[in-house]
Amino acid sequence: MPETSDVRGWFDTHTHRAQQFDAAALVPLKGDRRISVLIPARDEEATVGAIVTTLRTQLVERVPLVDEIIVIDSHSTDATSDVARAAGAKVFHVDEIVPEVGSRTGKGEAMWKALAVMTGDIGIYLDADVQEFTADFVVGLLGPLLTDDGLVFVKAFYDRPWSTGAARSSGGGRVTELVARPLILERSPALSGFVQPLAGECAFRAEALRAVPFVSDYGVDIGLMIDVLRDHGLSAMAQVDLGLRLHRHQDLAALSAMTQHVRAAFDLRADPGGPDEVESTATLFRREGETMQLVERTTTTVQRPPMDQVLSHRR
Ligand SMILES: O=c1ccn([C@@H]2O[C@H](COP(=O)(O)OP(=O)(O)O)[C@@H](O)[C@H]2O)c(=O)[nH]1
Ligand SMILES: O=C(O)[C@@H](COP(=O)(O)O)O[C@H]1O[C@H](CO)[C@@H](O)[C@H](O)[C@H]1O
Repeated sequence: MPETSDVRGWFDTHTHRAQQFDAAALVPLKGDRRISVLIPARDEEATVGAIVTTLRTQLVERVPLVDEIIVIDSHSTDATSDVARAAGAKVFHVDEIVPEVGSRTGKGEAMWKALAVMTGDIGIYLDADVQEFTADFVVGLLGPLLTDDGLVFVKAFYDRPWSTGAARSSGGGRVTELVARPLILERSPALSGFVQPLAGECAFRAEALRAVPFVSDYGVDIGLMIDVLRDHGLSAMAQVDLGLRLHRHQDLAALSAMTQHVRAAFDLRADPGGPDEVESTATLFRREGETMQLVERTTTTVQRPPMDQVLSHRR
């Protein structure tokens, strides 16, 4: 188990603030590298358009920091694709990317398939449900990666109040606080300095993430952290304070399933040579009419192989 001082040392030297960085000042640091923003989106018609418009106007047109904005439609049932395309994003449906490997549901699947269509050397994942999105999310994530060649992965963190308005108490990030962070202390303590280990926003060097498996659902975020730590070490990872994030909060049933995926990701990624799927069963209670029913929910969490293996088979 790493010494707390090791984590403390990492925290003190590898924690940044978005305000440290300026979009225009980062452009010359790109060199000949291309930067792709990748947004997995399922039923996000209400928010994805504003996010893409902000990115396009501020970080493509006004300051040429971002080279492409890609939205991966993850089996949306609303107008996510049309809204994203109208705002200026390249839109791909998850089923149309590397169709030879089939298609699964889930956030991790959308993020994994984005690696097959991005043309950038550097990628940034963003969630599509963030309200009050600003370009600082991307500038802050890119800052450490463009100013320190020793980094391969930068994770976001922020205050996650439960609601907007004056009473912006904390309260968001329930799976993070109640499940992920205790599991990290128990099973991957080197990661215990990350404030938001499940944050959907991160920046990365493309070759680093094309070399690791992707857990296909909500376990993807912690799964990537575990693999990047193993492949590159903590010193190649950093985090950046983006200030405040307001987003849609899921109901407890959805969070309960998310918890099973996050727990399964630790099992899947703890043993790189192990199985590619883990099944977990939870007992739930559901009121049906006048009576309470006891039901069991079995969740199967699977992982996809490194994308560079899939792409090499195409050559
Ligand atoms: O099957 C899915 C589930 C989620 N998402 C996207 O992944 C991001 C984070 O998901 P969600 O908001 O559900 O997670 P939360 O932030 O509520 O934990 C959002 O952009 C979702 O649209 C996705 O692409 N496919
Ligand atoms: O942090 C969490 O507990 C969950 C749910 O957040 P809320 O309790 O709904 O604010 O959200 C995070 O985890 C998900 C699973 O990894 C990610 O997909 C989300 O992007 C991240 O916000």
